Amino acid sequence: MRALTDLTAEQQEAVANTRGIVASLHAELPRNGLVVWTAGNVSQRVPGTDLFVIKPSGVSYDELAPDVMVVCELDGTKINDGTAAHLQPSSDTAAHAYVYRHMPEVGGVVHTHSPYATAWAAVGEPVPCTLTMMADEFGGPVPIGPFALIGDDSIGRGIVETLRDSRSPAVLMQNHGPFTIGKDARAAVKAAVMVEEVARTTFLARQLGTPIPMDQADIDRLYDRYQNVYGQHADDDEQES
Ligand SMILES: O=C(CO)[C@@H](O)[C@H](O)COP(=O)(O)O
Repeated sequence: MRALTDLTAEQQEAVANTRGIVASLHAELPRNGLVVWTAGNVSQRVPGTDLFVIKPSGVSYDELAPDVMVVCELDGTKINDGTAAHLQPSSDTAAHAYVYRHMPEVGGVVHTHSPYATAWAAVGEPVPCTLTMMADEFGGPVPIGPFALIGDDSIGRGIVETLRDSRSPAVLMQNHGPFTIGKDARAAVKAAVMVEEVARTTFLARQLGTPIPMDQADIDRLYDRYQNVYGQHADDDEQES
């Protein structure tokens, strides 16, 4: 089994930084009302290595400090990372690992059971794109992934098959709940917050009437603006100086 001490000093520093990031992002899940008890997880690749960091399974969010974050190989096995031997990685580790192995552009993965997104997963219906915020963030509907049992590659396969050719960073795994991806864990947490928000507002709209479909050309324009123009761009400063 590989050990943390087998890594270079630079790689060990990257592991320590990633553990800090992943630990603090877990606090965003209860803070944003996305999880109850211990039901959700965040992971991130460790830059400059073929490892990722994920929370230990079934541990209270209050106890998720950097030093209990588990370090895993891309096949999902825990390395000798300095944590207690009994500290098992999240039960969704195989799904996260599968995504990292098959989507090299993905640097962070999140899973929650946030209530509105999970309700759409329970009925197996994609969230239709009827809000500008959805066009911005998801570039279309939030898709449904196949039903898959926890414990092997099935969930990961379903996530990858659904998201590989989609603009959406979120998939609602049927009868289970949302999994989100991003360039890093922060982006995947943002997608988890956003998917719950649009699942909730679309549900509310359905109580008032029939949400109005949007033209694909408008969805495309909104998506392009949000992805490429919205917000701050550090690169602009570099070009000006
Ligand atoms: O969906 C499931 C179990 O069905 C999991 O997401 C758990 O709810 C959280 O598990 P750990 O990450 O604590 O193992």
